[in-house]
Amino acid sequence: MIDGDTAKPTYDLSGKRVWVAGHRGLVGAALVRRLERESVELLTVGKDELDLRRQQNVENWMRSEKPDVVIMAAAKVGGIQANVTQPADFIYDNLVIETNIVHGARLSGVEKLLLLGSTCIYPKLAPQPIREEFLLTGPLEPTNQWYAVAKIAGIKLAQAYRRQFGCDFISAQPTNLYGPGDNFDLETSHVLPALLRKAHEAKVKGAASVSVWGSGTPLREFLHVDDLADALVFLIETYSDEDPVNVGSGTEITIADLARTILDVVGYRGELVFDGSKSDGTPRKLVDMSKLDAMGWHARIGLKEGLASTYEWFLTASK
Ligand SMILES: NC(=O)C1=CN([C@@H]2O[C@H](COP(=O)(O)OP(=O)(O)OC[C@H]3O[C@@H](n4cnc5c(N)ncnc54)[C@H](OP(=O)(O)O)[C@@H]3O)[C@@H](O)[C@H]2O)C=CC1
Ligand SMILES: C[C@H]1O[C@H](OP(=O)(O)OP(=O)(O)OC[C@H]2O[C@@H](n3cnc4c(=O)[nH]c(N)nc43)[C@H](O)[C@@H]2O)[C@@H](O)[C@@H](O)C1=O
Repeated sequence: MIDGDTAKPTYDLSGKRVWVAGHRGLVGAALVRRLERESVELLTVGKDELDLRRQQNVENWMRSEKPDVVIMAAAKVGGIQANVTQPADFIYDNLVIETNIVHGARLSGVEKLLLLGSTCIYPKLAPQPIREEFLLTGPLEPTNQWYAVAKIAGIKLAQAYRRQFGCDFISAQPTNLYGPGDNFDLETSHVLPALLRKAHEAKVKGAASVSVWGSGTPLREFLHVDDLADALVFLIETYSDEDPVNVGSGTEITIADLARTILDVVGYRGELVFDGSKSDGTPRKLVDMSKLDAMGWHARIGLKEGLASTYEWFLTASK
């Protein structure tokens, strides 16, 4: 949602060739939905046709398709358990994908590039709410350090190409996301889709309880992916600087309260059982939204409303 007193557009998207890398993912699909409202020419290519870890193929594709704008929503992504069990994939895939696209963008003359980081780039015990300048001021959360290091490298790549070559490359740091098209695999997903699915299956089977990993005390901030897509289009049109920009909803919730809200949305009346053998991860990560607030953008979709529509989507998709 954009205020009346908003930052003025400095980049006009009309008529531009916009490549959404990772268009089948949670964020990529939301960007495609959002960009369908703009007069742009959308470019997409699946992993089956172009593996973004292959440098020469990426450069060739970008030179031949000549995108004006690139939004980097392609990455190796997963919840806490996937990050712990696949550290090599998380650091390697993300470093290589970012390097190939950022370098390819310079070679093919891309006008504007938006790289997506994550709030896990910030120190595990950063003061809250987390301001953008807290980057690299303390140790990372161990469960996702591999992914965070790759994401920090991506931010630095964008900054370096801006400084050395004058490329208009920017980066945004989204908080924990959810929405239609999320990953509902219980081993690799984030907490919100995992608990929606667990609650739904417990309801269908008449099970007595749902398992919640960890203590339930960690705090997380959740943003609906359609809000994120709107913020990203806003940033492309209005922001041109090397400093990263946080994108959050401004509200946080404990995992235990999230689980209770989900049970309510799903209509399941069983118990929550906390599994202390699973890691809590970072205790709290609420981002400071002063920067985007001052530019006039705010999230619109409340958690309860977003959970209800995501559950509807899940029910339809799993038929
Ligand atoms: N989800 C979240 O909570 C958060 C996400 N982010 C960031 O947002 C961005 C998008 O994440 P999200 O949409 O959730 O992730 P998804 O896993 O839903 O989507 C990732 C996309 O990247 C594509 N992809 C992965 N590897 C390759 C590859 N080697 N070659 C080509 N395509 C590839 C996938 O293709 P395919 O579908 O074919 O596998 C998929 O379309 C990422 O940069 C992520 O770090 C940041 C903060 C939170
Ligand atoms: C977006 C962000 O996402 C990840 O960081 P995370 O926020 O720690 O991830 P998460 O969503 O998996 O867990 C959040 C909390 O929830 C608890 N939890 C309870 N029950 C389940 C459960 O059933 N599944 C999962 N996955 N978590 C559960 C879990 O134990 C933890 O305390 C990284 O990928 C990181 O790199 C990143 O960028």
